[in-house]
Amino acid sequence: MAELIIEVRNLVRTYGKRRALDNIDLTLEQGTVLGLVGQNGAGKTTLIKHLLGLLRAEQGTVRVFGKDPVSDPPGVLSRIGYLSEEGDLPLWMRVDDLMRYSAAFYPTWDAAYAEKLRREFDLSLDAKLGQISKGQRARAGLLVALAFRPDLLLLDEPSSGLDPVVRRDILSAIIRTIADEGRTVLFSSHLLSEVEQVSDRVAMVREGRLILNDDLARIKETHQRIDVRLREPRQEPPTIPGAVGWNGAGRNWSALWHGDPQELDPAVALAGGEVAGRGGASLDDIFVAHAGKAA
Ligand SMILES: Nc1ncnc2c1ncn2[C@@H]1O[C@H](COP(=O)(O)OP(=O)(O)OP(=O)(O)O)[C@@H](O)[C@H]1O
Repeated sequence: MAELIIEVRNLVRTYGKRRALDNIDLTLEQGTVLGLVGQNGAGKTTLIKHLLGLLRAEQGTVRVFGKDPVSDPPGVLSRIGYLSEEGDLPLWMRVDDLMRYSAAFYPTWDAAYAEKLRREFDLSLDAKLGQISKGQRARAGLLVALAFRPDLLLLDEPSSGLDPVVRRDILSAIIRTIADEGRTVLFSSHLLSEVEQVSDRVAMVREGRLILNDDLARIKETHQRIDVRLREPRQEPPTIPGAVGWNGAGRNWSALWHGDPQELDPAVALAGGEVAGRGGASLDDIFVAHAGKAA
């Protein structure tokens, strides 16, 4: 079995009366890309802060590379490339200062790779971080997170400051390359089409709880858009376990269905109908269905 890079067990975090993280169990194997998705305030950043040792677990345990990030920061942080949502870079530095400064921190800094990224990201050496655009700053932050070739890359909403071209062409390529090299990536995002393109696994968080955590392929296999034709017309949608988000009227209804594909036909037959059509669901559909259901 591949090494567990991240191992979070029963993690709880409260702010006042609110549970920002509610019994989170999450593991991530080496070489995997995990997309962490959830609405604003779902708890994504709070989880990432625990992985970085910036927050101590109130309950439960957090291990990264088998170590506790709070008690062993050097053992953990020296191997993590991190891009924060805020992109907190020293704004008074120029790009070349930032590269020299970061190189001094990391023994594994790859100067040739850093320079390649700088060109790809179209960053001038003499540009001042405080004077470039938000997107350019996000690229500079990404350069620093990548250039020492970390074993684990943590990206908190990496797309928020990046324009669509950089996102699609560069970020996706980088993430895939990193995983192909056997390194591990966890990135949070609310852009589900992007998560769908690059992730091996997807974890959905809603109000501090993990509502879905599985291989992307398995998620796609166990969620389908279905059209149902009933023998008798109905004013209310039929009751079929696992089906949510019903639309339709009379004899024709459609929904998103979650379950073992083999159980669909018998379940629809039991509800007095047949499956008239089925198709793949997008991660967006799946997220809305789960978030809505949980609400
Ligand atoms: N320092 C804090 N004090 C009080 N509440 C906090 C603090 N940090 C986070 N929270 C609350 O915890 C919950 C989770 O926040 P978190 O930032 O982890 O969400 P998120 O999923 O990263 O959201 P976003 O996509 O908006 O960044 C929210 O309700 C937030 O208001």
